[in-house]
Amino acid sequence: MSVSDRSRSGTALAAALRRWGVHAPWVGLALAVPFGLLASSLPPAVRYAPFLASVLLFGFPHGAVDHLVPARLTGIGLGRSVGAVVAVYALLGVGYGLWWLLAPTSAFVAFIVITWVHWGQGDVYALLVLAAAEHLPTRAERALSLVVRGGLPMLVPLVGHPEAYRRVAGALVGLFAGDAAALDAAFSPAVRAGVAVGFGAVTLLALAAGAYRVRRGDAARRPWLVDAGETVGLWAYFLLVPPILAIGLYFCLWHAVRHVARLELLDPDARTALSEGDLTGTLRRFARDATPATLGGLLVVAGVWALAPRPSAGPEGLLAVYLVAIAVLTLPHVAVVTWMDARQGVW
Ligand SMILES: CC1=C(/C=C/C(C)=C/C=C/C(C)=C/C=C/C=C(C)/C=C/C=C(C)/C=C/C2=C(C)CCCC2(C)C)C(C)(C)CCC1
Ligand SMILES: [Fe+2]
Repeated sequence: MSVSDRSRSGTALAAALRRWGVHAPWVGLALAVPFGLLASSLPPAVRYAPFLASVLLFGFPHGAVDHLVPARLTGIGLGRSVGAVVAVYALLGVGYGLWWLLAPTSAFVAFIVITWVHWGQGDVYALLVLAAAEHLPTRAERALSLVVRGGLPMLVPLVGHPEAYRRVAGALVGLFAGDAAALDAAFSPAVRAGVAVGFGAVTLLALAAGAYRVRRGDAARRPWLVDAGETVGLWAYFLLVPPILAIGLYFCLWHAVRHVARLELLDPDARTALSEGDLTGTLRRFARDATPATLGGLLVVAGVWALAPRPSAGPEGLLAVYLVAIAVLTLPHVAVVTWMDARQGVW
């Protein structure tokens, strides 16, 4: 659904979108907080479980219908749609894969920046269409919101959990025999305090800009309250819950669920099913569409395992292989989503 269509969405559909795209992710993450507070005493199997589940549970499959997106958005034939997306994946995926092989430390930094932009753009769409926000009318306000929403999962864990962050960075870069020492400065107390203050100020600016729109009567209050509540809630969530657990759950239950909702809106049958309250039918359609490319994507994981000079077993090593494979898939996935944003009038 494009941004300009949102007011025309039927009420049953709008309610289903709010329930599954806005409220359900909230509930999922909130339930995790008590476990998160215990996480340092929980066995690693529990901390790593969400990433393991993400292979099947929304996370990995959320990108696996990208090849159908051009067909569904523009009506071009399936063959052209698949061909174009496979070409984008081959070009950007192979290019970025080579970057990891040759210069893993800067490739890691790029991964953080790409994820920042991508998870930010996902939430801007969700705010505009799923939560029907009216307080982000201009491109500048949407860009500010992107910076805040994407920065929450990428910057707040650095403030709250520098050691876990550093270990994950070291594991990813170490797969390619790279040296993560160049990143040491980022974990120093001074830099982390600067990030906390700087990003805190940007967060407040974004919330204040929205509040100003609401006060002037230009925008509805409720969606702004949802935005503010999510922003403050995610700050607390990423400060409290250790990052591997926190990001694993956020990936499956927040980013991926919202993107799947966005994709299902492009499929008229899934839209009808959703407005009739048939969530199982909607999910069954998604699973059918996503299965082939999910299996193809798993070959990319195997490829990273085979090509990385130093893959190591154990949960941290396996997570590193999985994350590098996800990184390689993410760049072309971002290209597809950025094209969707352009077609759907997000910017
Ligand atoms: C369509 C297609 C396909 C498929 C695809 C896919 C399957 C996709 C997917 C995609 C995806 C699946 C995406 C994802 C994304 C994700 C992300 C983007 C993530 C990120 C993360 C991060 C970055 C994190 C980190 C961390 C941690 C974990 C802890 C500590 C802290 C830190 C922050 C470091 C193929 C190739 C077959 C072919 C062509 C077409
Ligand atoms: Fe995504």
